[in-house]
Amino acid sequence: MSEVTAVYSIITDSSSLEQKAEEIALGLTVGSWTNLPLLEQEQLKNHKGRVVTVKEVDEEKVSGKNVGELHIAFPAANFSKDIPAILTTTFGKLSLDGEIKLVDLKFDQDLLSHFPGPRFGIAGIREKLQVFDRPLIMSIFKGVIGRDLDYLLNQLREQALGGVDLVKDDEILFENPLTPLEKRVTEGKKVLDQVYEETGHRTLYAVNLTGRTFELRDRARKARDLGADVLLFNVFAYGLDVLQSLREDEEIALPIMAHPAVSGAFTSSEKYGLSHALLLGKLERLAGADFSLFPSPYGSVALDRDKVIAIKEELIKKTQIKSVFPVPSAGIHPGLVPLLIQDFGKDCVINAGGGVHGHPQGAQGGGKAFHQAIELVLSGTSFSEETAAFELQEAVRLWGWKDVVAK
Ligand SMILES: CSCCC(=O)C(=O)COP(=O)(O)O
Ligand SMILES: [Mg+2]
Repeated sequence: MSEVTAVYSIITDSSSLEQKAEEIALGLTVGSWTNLPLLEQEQLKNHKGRVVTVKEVDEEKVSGKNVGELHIAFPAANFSKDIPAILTTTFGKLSLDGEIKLVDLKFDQDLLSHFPGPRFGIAGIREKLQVFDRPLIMSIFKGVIGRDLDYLLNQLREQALGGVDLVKDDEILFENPLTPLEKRVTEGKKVLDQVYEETGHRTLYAVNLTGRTFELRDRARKARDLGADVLLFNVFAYGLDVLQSLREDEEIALPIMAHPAVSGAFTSSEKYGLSHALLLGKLERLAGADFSLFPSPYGSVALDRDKVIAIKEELIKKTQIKSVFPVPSAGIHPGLVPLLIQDFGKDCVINAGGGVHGHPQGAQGGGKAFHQAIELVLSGTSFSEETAAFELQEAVRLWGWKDVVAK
């Protein structure tokens, strides 16, 4: 019998964790059990939640409360095979019921087969870019709100000339009369083709797909028809199932880059919400993101390193579903490359806005400095004035260089 197993961390007034777990297992499935006549028990047994394990996490109870980790299995017979149904079953009403956090959802093979995963994944994106042996570099448009198309296109050209592999819209750029999506895609493509002719370097552009939910499909199809490379998507402002629908649409069929905007509202508490690894890792992967952005442990919006590593593991671990590019982001500059490569290896996208545009030689210098930093680190060379090229030296003068500390 197929089932999903939910893992919760809980702090409860209940005197018994076992009893609390049983209440959850029944409350979110058949309601009651021991008082049911045997005939009804027989009829409902395939729908009853099952307590798998109960672990007391903290021997010293927090101010008289019980602290634990509960594993509860929910029969797949109870829900349709989609993320909204699974989340509502395992954590619907329960998410409102005190100090409880959904840490993980364990899917069996049968359930997994209902989810598409990324259309391209790491291998497919590398194939598109023909870059196989290093982390990808992405930069972000900055300060383009209220600016006209020429301003945006000039910024795109500067970023591409710096040699970045991808440029993405900022997530806060929505439909607007100055730089509408159609113009960004068509005119942006001309700029990137021109840079390719001049330099031989191909840069892809991730355009922000925005608007009302029911408009997204047509807008995404139009973006594809106009030649868009990648869609940026604010998944958590819409919902994971919207991401999945975009991923599954054969007339869109573009790589999707999932932005973490709004996700902090669901993940940041230690006691409530969902874990980072589940939301930004496992569920984004199942729903079909090709790239997952999240804060790195090192930049301006930092996340604990163990949480970041847990997200990464969910995105890249070997399963029947394609792997997703981890994109550590926010306040990234070239001097952080040693730490990012230590944490992520080659299979990541190093993503920077201010760390590209703020370079003394502008976005071109910023892109080049990232390339030089990656080359230096992958060749095992230490940073010094002798080993680093000019743009990297300039970046390091401004932002510093963080060497990996031997453990
Ligand atoms: C929290 S991940 C978001 C990355 C992003 O969209 C961004 O604008 C980062 O910009 P920065 O100048 O901090 O590189
Ligand atoms: Mg941004």
